[in-house]
Amino acid sequence: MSAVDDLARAQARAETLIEALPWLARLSGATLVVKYGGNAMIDPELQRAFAADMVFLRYVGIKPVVVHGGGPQISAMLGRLGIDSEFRGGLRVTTPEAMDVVRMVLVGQVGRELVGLINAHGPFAVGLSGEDAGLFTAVRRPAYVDGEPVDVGQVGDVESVNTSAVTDLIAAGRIPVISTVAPDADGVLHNLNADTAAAALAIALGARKLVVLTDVPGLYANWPDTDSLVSEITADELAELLPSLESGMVPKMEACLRAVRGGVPAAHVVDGRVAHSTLLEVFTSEGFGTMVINS
Ligand SMILES: Nc1ncnc2c1ncn2[C@@H]1O[C@H](COP(=O)(O)OP(=O)(O)O)[C@@H](O)[C@H]1O
Ligand SMILES: CC(=O)N[C@@H](CCC(=O)OP(=O)(O)O)C(=O)O
Repeated sequence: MSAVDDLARAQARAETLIEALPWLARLSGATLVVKYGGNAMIDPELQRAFAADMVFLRYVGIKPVVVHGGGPQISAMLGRLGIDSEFRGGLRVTTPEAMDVVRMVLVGQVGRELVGLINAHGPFAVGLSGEDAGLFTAVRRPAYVDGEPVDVGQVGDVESVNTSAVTDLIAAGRIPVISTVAPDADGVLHNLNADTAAAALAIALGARKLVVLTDVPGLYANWPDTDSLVSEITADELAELLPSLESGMVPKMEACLRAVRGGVPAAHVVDGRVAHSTLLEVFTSEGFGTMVINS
């Protein structure tokens, strides 16, 4: 390795760091809601990288709030227990028996693991579910299949958000890690799609961004044509595209639309299979994934 090569490398490293400066200036003090999808939690190394990113944000004065999914983890546990499970219109049909498993896996397993990974860096993460301090109140929602409403059991939309527990934690310098189950007005527990809950929380917190980590590079306008990756889309354009979308992308893109229409300046769908995808989205100038903005 020549001295000239060493110099060039050092220069490139410095450029990567300085590229973050305008973003640090713009986002310092801002709240970021990061939704970590179950499909993006594919290996322990990536999970550790995700946890490090949250702590990085926290140290540079940005306030991350994690909302996690766990669809594949719930399906695996339901399978082990011999309980049938199916999705309709992107939402899990949730019987009372399945609801017990959803809560057990999201709150007791996936949430705990994320809290542990973040806390490997210091005492930052505190886990909460939608049940804690009235964080979310659910209202039963149908799924839509071919435009028709279909009953999917104990599946909820977010009716109201009480952000006080989350804002208390943020004010104390903590990183809230939120599992998306919530009671309805009668205290009956509901299964919330995590994208939906993340959007509602981002709006209620007045977050600067919603970042959604999944297992594809972003939204494809013409799935599965890999040439159709969308780098930027307005809310109106997305509203037009929504009816043609399928499976998990429906609640995800509905959530991004809801977030930006609810006042969140931008919602991003990024590839959680890329290590440190959150940092790449937040601190680099090159577009990463799909950005939804209000028109
Ligand atoms: N138009 C589309 N663009 C991107 N992904 C799509 C599209 N339509 C369907 N998908 C599927 O949606 C999946 C992501 O949704 P989901 O499985 O619910 O992920 P997560 O666990 O991250 O919420 C992708 O892996 C992909 O298979
Ligand atoms: C109603 C509904 O479908 N709830 C989801 C909750 C978890 C989730 O949203 O997980 P991902 O983000 O990994 O998809 C489920 O039961 O799978």
